[in-house]
Amino acid sequence: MTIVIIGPPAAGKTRIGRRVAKLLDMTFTDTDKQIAAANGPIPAIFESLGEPAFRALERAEVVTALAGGGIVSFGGGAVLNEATQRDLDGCLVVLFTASVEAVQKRLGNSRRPLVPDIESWQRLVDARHELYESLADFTIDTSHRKADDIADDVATWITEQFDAQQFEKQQFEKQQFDAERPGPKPGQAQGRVS
Ligand SMILES: Nc1ncnc2c1ncn2[C@@H]1O[C@H](COP(=O)(O)OP(=O)(O)O)[C@@H](O)[C@H]1O
Ligand SMILES: O=C(O)C1=C[C@@H](OP(=O)(O)O)[C@@H](O)[C@H](O)C1
Ligand SMILES: [Mg+2]
Repeated sequence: MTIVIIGPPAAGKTRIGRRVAKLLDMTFTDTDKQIAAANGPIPAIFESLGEPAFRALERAEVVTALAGGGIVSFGGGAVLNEATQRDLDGCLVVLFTASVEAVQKRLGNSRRPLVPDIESWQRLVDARHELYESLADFTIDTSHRKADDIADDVATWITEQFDAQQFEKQQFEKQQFDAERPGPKPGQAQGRVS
């Protein structure tokens, strides 16, 4: 099962996602890091090729990352792609949110092409929050707690989902086994016929 972390820029997807993967001993892929490794820094891609070209590169990295499994952190806009939205049906999706106050402190000197200031971050969140929420299986607010504590909570939730899946699988296999076994079925009367 692939776990995908979505949410707005500076919500902590990259930093906390990496930590979650370490806690669970799973692989970690950040789609932005993959794009940058192959094509150079993201601001330069936006500048030289434009956003549509960046989104095409991003879609290709999403497909590769989802096929690889483990913990996958998306860039904030990756879920705008409709094929990606459909792909998330088969994944566990964790949404990271953050307050405008928390993000204001985090943005600092970091360069994000679509987020030159906090007002543009707020506009982006206003436009996307319904989409983010519609895709999420679990949502966590990263505004007020340490990254490591948030990672612990996310790892616990993922472990619970795995355990629940395992239990369902075992129940299903037991039902199959009972259905195929000759003789009285479980719950069926076993009285002697004279
Ligand atoms: N819970 C947190 N508390 C404080 N700072 C955080 C927290 N999570 C992330 N950060 C910081 O916020 C910035 C953005 O985090 P990042 O993981 O790059 O976010 P995203 O991938 O969602 O854009 C980084 O400087 C990161 O260290
Ligand atoms: O929200 C977006 O559209 C973007 C978010 C960025 O990633 P983070 O969400 O990791 O900052 C990066 O992919 C690019 O600048 C576009
Ligand atoms: Mg990131």
